[in-house]
Amino acid sequence: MTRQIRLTGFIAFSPVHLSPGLWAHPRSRDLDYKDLDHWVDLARLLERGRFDALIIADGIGIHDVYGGTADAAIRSGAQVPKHDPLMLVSALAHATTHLGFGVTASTSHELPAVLARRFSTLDHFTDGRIGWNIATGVSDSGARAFGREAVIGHDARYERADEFLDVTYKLWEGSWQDGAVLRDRASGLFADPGKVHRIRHRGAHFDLDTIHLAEPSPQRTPFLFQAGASPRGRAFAARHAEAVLVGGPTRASVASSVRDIRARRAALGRDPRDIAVFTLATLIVAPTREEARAKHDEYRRYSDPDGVLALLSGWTGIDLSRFDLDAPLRPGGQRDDAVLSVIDGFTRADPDRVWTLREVITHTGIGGRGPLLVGSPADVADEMEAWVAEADVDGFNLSYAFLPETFADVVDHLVPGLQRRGLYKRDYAPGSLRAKLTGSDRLKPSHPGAAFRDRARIAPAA
Ligand SMILES: Cc1cc2nc3c(=O)[nH]c(=O)nc-3n(C[C@H](O)[C@H](O)[C@H](O)COP(=O)(O)O)c2cc1C
Repeated sequence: MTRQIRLTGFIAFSPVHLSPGLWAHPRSRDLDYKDLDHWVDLARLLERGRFDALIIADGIGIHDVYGGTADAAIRSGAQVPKHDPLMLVSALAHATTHLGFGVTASTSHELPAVLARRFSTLDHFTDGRIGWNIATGVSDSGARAFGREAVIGHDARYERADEFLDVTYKLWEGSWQDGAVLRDRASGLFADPGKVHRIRHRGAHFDLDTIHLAEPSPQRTPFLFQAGASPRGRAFAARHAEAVLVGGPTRASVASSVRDIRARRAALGRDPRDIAVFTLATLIVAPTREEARAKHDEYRRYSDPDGVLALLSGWTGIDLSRFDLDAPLRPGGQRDDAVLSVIDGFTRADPDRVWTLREVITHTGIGGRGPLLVGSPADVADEMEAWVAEADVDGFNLSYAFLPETFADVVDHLVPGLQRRGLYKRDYAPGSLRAKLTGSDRLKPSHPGAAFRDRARIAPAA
């Protein structure tokens, strides 16, 4: 059978996600971000387009590296304001039947028992359609919101994340045995205390002695998304993730990340294909190539370079206001190593080309670091097929110029063409988000979280 392409929509609960300035376009509804109806309409649109999930980015902190202040971010609305994404889900679940939700939450600022209960609650309300996009970071500005001077070190963050995940697996998978909940009106027994177990955990980062407060939900552990890019991040993804979000400008650069993630999965003795990889992309599709190009030209006029620089500086931790926009970003130029890492993705992906910061701004200003595929439905479908073949991805995590037009164009113009090619589902598979993506509501036995169904693993003898 032809390999099916999967789609997720990638948004932020903010007037801007990855396309600063585009909210000013007259057709944009991004300024309605505070209105539930705006998000309900979007969720229904994505469901009509058979998207697997809506992924909601998040992070505590504002982008305040550019020019040493948050002014550029605040002026352009670049991911500030940013509201709480978990709050969106129950309303959107109520308005849809199949769409999954991947909500970002960071292991560096959450507490496992509190987070586990919130996700279990939403797994009930969504009937098993909740996913967790596991972030490990907070920015320095976010760390200061918690009374810390700076973000905890990179590898230490992942050590904390590994322990965080083990604790949440204990709560989700081990605390309530199957069959613990009786709801027996005749005997008046709600649950069997012999089948509800305390989690006793003593670790480097967390100490707990508690039961999981929420009743077991359809998936128990939410479907796990992750986006680690460093070697440590990919090791974490290979162990925990059921779907990985990657991003890069060219097929070659993404192909090498995907190869590495699948190889790490195989090295753990697990099937390298049972991890779904979604690559970031922005699609500008119109009935004809000319119309699509005209849209792209029109969109570009709204892009706000200061907002883009605020995002790029925030992500890299480097104040890009110090650099000449038109000087070449190449080894041997006047750049320091740190700056080279900003455009590492670009130079590695396209080693024969000399990039300037201005070109990086143009490239990332609409939809972020993924490719921008512009054209007729047939053009874009051809490109997507080439990406799947060359980069070995399972699907695309779609960014947007502005809401809802970019997604409406995909749903109305591209999806029918993909379906005619046999590359895209006409209907959802039944069941939970995990059942749709892996065939089973529960974590596979080979997943490390499944081991915590064993009682000896959740409350070791003192
Ligand atoms: C497509 C994509 C989406 C991401 N979304 C978020 C997010 O919403 N919140 C966040 O804090 N980090 C997000 N990240 C950053 C990753 O979680 C991760 O920190 C980053 O890729 C760097 O990798 P490393 O942590 O292994 O160094 C995202 C990364 C990618 C590629």
